[in-house]
Amino acid sequence: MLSLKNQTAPLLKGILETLNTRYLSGFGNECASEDPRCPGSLPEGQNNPQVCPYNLYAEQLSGSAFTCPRSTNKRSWLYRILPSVSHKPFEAIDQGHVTHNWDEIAPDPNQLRWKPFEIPKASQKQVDFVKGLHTLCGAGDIRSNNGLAIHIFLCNTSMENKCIYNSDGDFLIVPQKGKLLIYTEFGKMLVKPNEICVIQRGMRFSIDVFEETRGYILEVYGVHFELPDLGPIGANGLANPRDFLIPVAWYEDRQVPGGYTVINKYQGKLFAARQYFSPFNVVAWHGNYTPYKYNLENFMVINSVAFDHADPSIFTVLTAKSVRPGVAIADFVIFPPRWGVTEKTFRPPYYHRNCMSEFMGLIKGHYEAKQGGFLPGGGSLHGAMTPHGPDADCFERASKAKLAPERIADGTMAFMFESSLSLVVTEWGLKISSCLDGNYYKCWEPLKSHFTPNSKNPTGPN
Ligand SMILES: O=C(O)Cc1cc(O)ccc1O
Ligand SMILES: [Fe+2]
Repeated sequence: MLSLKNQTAPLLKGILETLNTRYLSGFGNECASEDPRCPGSLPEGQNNPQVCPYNLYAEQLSGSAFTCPRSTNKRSWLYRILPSVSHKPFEAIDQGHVTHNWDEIAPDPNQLRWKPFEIPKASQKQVDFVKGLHTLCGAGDIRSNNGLAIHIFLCNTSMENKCIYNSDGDFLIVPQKGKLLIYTEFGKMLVKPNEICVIQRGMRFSIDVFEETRGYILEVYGVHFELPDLGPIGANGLANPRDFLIPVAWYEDRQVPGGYTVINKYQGKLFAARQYFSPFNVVAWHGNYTPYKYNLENFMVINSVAFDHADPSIFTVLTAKSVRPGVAIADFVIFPPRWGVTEKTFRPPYYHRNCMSEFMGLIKGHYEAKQGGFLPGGGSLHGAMTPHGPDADCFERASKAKLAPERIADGTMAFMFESSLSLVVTEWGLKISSCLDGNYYKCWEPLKSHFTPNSKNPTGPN
């Protein structure tokens, strides 16, 4: 007779396999990985043997021009059961709320804030990651590989015999509610809120979710994310390269007689093609062009320990550079828990007008410049030169606070997608989502003049 332990073993094994997903490490490393079921599946000493080990097909995935300098050259070799080209023709499908049309609606220079974006209830409508993609804002030109889009995903169902790849750019995915089990051609990644992952251009992936799930996506066209230079900081700090994790090779040799759907975002439009096998059929791979994930808790925070508020660029996790030195298509910046120790300083973010566009999201907790109104799963956008800063409460409190060392942002994680492009909001963002907070401007209305024309002495804390 089977013991209970034996009966539950396969189930438990499945769960454990999911939770114990293994990884390689190191940002941009040259990696090699074989599914342990097929030892020796990577060809030795060459990329294109006449016949590959285990009779696999060799396929190169190029993430940069062949001729890019070595420092930016990116490609991987995939050894797979069938090549990606085995599929029926692509046909256009319903776009839903995915767009790259930045002229849908007139520009709006106001400070914009959104309440938490609503996740559809699974009991009412089953929505997977692709159906749940909504473009909130963006700018630039998809065809000339210059620009970005910010999407919100709102879903409750796993992608069933369906994967997607993006011909237009890289996806930096920030789950906010619910974990993502991401199947990729390179292996599996489990990405929980407070972790992020990057699925680079062309990589096929499929997402399993376990509850009503929400998150943010920063898509950059034509460039890849890099670690920011550290300058005088030195060789270590901020996001350290070793903390970026890369999946290990994992394949399934699964026939899908009913059809497997490959979705492609191509020049901003969605297309679907049918094939009859799982695309996660890569037995081994090597290269430096891979998906990766990163736990935001590993960010080594650097900040002022004397006086004044440093610019938030000190919190840059990843940057997608433009061709102009120091100017990003988009930066991914976080506001992690840390100590505030500055003396004689107004510690919260300063009042600000910026030539860059600042989109902010909140993974958990609250944001230091706004106690209310900016909630986890919501967002805000301060466009080019749009004034913003601490709300009136925050200003009053911080101007009077005793400046003892204090924990800032404990248990919270806000982030910013900052772009040199002037971001445009979509019709979904301004109207259809109905999450726009029409009262945002009111958080600054109570700000009053403290001007004392006859006395230079500032009124300090009591
Ligand atoms: O809240 C913001 O607008 C983001 C931000 C934070 C900060 O610490 C300094 C400048 C800035 O734009
Ligand atoms: Fe700002």
